[in-house]
Amino acid sequence: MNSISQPFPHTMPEHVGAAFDMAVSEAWRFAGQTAPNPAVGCVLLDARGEVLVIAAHHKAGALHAERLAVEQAHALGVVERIHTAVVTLEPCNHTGRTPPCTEALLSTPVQTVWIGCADPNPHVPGGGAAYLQARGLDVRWLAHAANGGACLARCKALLAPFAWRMAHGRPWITVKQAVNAQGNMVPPVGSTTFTTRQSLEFAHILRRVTDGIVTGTGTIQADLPAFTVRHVPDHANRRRVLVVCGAPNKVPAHWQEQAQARFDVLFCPDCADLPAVLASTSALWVMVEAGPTLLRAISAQGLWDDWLHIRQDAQGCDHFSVSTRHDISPLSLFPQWARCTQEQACFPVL
Ligand SMILES: NC(=O)C1=CN([C@@H]2O[C@H](COP(=O)(O)OP(=O)(O)OC[C@H]3O[C@@H](n4cnc5c(N)ncnc54)[C@H](OP(=O)(O)O)[C@@H]3O)[C@@H](O)[C@H]2O)C=CC1
Ligand SMILES: Nc1c(N[C@@H]2O[C@H](COP(=O)(O)O)[C@@H](O)[C@H]2O)[nH]c(=O)[nH]c1=O
Repeated sequence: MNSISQPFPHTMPEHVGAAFDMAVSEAWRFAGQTAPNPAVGCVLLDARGEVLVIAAHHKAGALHAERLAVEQAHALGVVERIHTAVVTLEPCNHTGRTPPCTEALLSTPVQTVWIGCADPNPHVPGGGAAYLQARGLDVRWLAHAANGGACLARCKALLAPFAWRMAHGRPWITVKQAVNAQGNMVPPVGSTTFTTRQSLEFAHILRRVTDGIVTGTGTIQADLPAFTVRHVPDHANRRRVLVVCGAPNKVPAHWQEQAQARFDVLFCPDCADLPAVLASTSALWVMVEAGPTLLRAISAQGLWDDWLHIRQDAQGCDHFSVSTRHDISPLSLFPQWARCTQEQACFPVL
């Protein structure tokens, strides 16, 4: 990042900030579908700051956000008006499953490129920003903008699961734990849930944006859970990972057969091996839906990145709070969290 020379600090125009927000929101729609690639968004603007195209990377093997944006600009007949590109991640400068995004941008009259985060992937050459600057483009990093902090935080939150996987070799782990007014996690007999409809929808949104689920044999024996995304729209035709902590022989064969139709089911007899088992998958972000026994072990071993608590009060109202071990969390992209204090009831939406 530092190889780029530019005035420091500079100011980000308001319309660029708005474009970053659009790019993050568009990319976030595809979270849960892009692994092993990160979710990335791109917005193209004209010289007056008018939005021409909003695009995102949809899934691995599909066009990267910048290339899709340029294709859409062609389809809309607005290519000649492109002046500024706003991208949440440094444009790639290599040929992988698709050709370099730097070349896609250079095929247009774009003059300025605003970049959120540097590419944390150590396996690709990088250098996209320097390449564009060497070809005469005005390349600007959010990190160098005096007023870019909030936008940069959103870009980092979007990238967090991928960046974590690149740095630590395992997916980002979000634990979801619902507790009733008596401090009990176990639902009433005959039910698998006790939280409100809104909490249920949020749980399913979390299933949608993550790449897989971690559970324990105790939960499977008690609930025979489906772990599917219901109540909210799901991504079409994707296979997720389902890691079962515990002994394979404790899992009923009929449940396993049904689960294997939808998930890549992996067993992890001792959750201490969870990082290695998760590393063997392509997941960027997984959620833990397990009972008190496994959650105790996961907590004791620090095998989590953020922990979502849903606490139901005696009146049946659910209260959300999040503990995060890092300075950034993908959960911060749910718009309501920003206004949510520890003990305030709030309902995150996608
Ligand atoms: N309120 C909520 O948010 C949720 C509630 N639940 C509820 O929880 C209940 C089930 O909870 P529970 O019986 O505790 O089962 P768990 O889901 O916590 O699974 C426990 C199992 O995890 C396995 N395990 C793997 N590694 C470890 C380790 N290092 N330490 C301890 N266990 C390990 C063991 O399997 P093995 O014995 O095979 O070796 C253990 O029996 C159900 O009633 C379910 O409805 C479930 C999910 C969410
Ligand atoms: N009890 C409980 C939860 N429990 C989780 O949901 C699973 C059931 O999933 P499914 O079969 O797909 O409906 C169950 O086994 C457990 O993992 N979740 C919550 O948000 N709130 C709750 O009160």
